[in-house]
Amino acid sequence: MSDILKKILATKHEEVIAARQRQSFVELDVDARSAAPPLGFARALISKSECGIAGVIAEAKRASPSKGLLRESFDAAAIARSYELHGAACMSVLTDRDYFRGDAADLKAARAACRLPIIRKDFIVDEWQIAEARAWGADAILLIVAALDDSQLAALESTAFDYGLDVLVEVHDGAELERALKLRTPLVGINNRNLRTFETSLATTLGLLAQVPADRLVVTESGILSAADVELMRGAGVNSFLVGEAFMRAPEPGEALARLFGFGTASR
Ligand SMILES: O=P(O)(O)OC[C@@H](O)[C@@H](O)c1c[nH]c2ccccc12
Repeated sequence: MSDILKKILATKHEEVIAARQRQSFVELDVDARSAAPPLGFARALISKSECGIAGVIAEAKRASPSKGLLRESFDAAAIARSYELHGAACMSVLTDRDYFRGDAADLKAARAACRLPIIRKDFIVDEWQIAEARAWGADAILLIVAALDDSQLAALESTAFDYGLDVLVEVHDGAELERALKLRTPLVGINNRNLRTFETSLATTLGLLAQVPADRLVVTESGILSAADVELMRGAGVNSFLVGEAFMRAPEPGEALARLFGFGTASR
């Protein structure tokens, strides 16, 4: 596996080792358990879907390994307010530094600026990062099936639930989806981007949909750029979306969201 994912995961293990030298787990755990109670991330998406409204997880990301810099002036608090004003269901904040130029401070600033449930978007390999997410005010975490074995997935999901966090489990193919369905979380993200090659195709979501049981909520992730993309997904019965680039390249990210999803004042 000589690819970018492997490289990122190696960095994550180093980050956790370094963080454990700066603070004790007992201390971090106290911070995590004394943070303001989590907001319902899954609930926010499910209730939109039940009303037949698109549930949008609007992402704040400065840069990515595949696209480089996406946004020059980046103010996580302003982006959070803009997303909330224009009808996002939830927010996603990249906290990875080395590959996405994210920061814990971005998540904290977004948390202070809006009432949207927030997911810590990072490459989780250790319970440490889950406790951190909660201590910083996150409401959910991402677990990437390609990055973890079955026992790690189950253990990290349990840790997240123990902190009151929701879990979005991310897959890219049928074998990963089968493994994801062994978890308890109702939120299944289908990433249209292959994390190893960066190739993006909306056919990924469409091809896996039939394999997802009715009690799970599919979130289509990555590469949603046009109203036609949204229509394609909604026509196939997908009501939940994770979108970054299309909003980050716009001067006013929330306005781009409202435009892409056809939100007027009535659907807010
Ligand atoms: O910017 P896009 O193409 O709209 O994609 C957003 C999101 O799906 C993408 O950032 C993402 C999906 N899974 C990830 C895992 C790690 C980092 C980033 C991601």
